[in-house]
Amino acid sequence: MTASGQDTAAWIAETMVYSVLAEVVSWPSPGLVSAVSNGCHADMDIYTFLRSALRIQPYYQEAARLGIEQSGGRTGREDLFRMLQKTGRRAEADMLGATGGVNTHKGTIFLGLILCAAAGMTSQRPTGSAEPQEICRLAGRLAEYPLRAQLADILEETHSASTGGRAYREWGIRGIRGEVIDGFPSILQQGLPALREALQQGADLRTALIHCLLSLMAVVQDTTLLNRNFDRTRIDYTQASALAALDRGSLFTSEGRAYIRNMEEDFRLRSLSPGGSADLLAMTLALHLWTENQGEERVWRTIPLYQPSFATGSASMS
Ligand SMILES: CC(C)(COP(=O)(O)OP(=O)(O)OC[C@H]1O[C@@H](n2cnc3c(N)ncnc32)[C@H](O[C@H]2O[C@H](COP(=O)(O)OP(=O)(O)OP(=O)(O)O)[C@@H](O)[C@H]2O)[C@@H]1O)[C@@H](O)C(=O)NCCC(=O)NCCS
Ligand SMILES: Nc1ncnc2[nH]cnc12
Repeated sequence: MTASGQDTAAWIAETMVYSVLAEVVSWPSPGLVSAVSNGCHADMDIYTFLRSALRIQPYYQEAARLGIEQSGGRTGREDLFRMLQKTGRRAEADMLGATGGVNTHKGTIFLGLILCAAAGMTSQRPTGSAEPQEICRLAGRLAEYPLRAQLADILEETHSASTGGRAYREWGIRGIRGEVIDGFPSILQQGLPALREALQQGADLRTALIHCLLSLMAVVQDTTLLNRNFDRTRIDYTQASALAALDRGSLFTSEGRAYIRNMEEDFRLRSLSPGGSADLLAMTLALHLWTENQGEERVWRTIPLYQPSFATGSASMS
């Protein structure tokens, strides 16, 4: 691989880990771990996530490198997915080693590896640029057939080792696999527009990320919510709560902020942790950073410096 290819793989991975870290530090995030709360989790805190995120960076770089090599015709798509699965299993084992056996980023690993590979594939195009839609479409095509086969296998099982597998067999809820097979509709139709609109209106990054999280929670079929109580109304309740927060102005109005504060306590008491939406928030930010400034000379190596609102003196959104 050329030096520029190695640089690009490193930048793709660095952006993904920055996005995974930005997700977990952001607050208020009902039910989730953040820099100021453990949400409804007794077995992990912000430091667990920091260790885990840094441990998986090399695997994101490996995935981006594999994508770059595939774009050069040296690997078939089916071979690429199989290699990514092996990378993912190694990353999961390393994550569990870093966290003492706690599942912090299983979904983040799965989604991040596929998207880093797709970003690598598009980065080698002559134009050097790609839209989020193109990266997500490629990622979906890369994983579609193996994931459809996994879902078919799950239907044949008498019992499923995972919550997501059980949700699919009992209710047809496809969870993380459906999100990938369909080309990340929650990100493209909800998360990314919400993030970019908030940033364009001058919101600081933390505010824009939480607004994006709520926009994702309102639509995502998040099977993480079923881990502690296999009751599908927990998904409906989470979606309705997020929608109500958005209807009250999200973080941009005092009513919306008060509602979100109540959500934090409510989700803690109900043990509702929307970990899947948190994963998709990190993926949304990575896609935004990989593809913003389209049309200008792409600078793959610079993460834009977001000025916190207090630094620029700009009033918070009213
Ligand atoms: C394809 C797999 C990843 C599927 O995994 P599996 O079948 O084992 O489990 P699922 O229950 O289907 O979901 C796995 C995680 O995916 C996240 N998730 C769930 N729904 C969605 C969704 N609609 N969109 C996106 N992501 C979704 C979620 O992960 C996050 O939550 C976890 C932390 O929350 P928490 O409540 O703490 O969970 P626990 O600790 O388990 O519960 P408690 O102990 O606290 O009560 C964390 O993982 C977040 O990331 C789901 O948990 C898998 O089969 C696979 O193939 N993996 C390896 C292969 C791989 O990585 N390949 C690379 C690319 S091919
Ligand atoms: N901030 C977070 N809290 C709990 N689970 C998560 N999974 C991914 N991000 C998370």
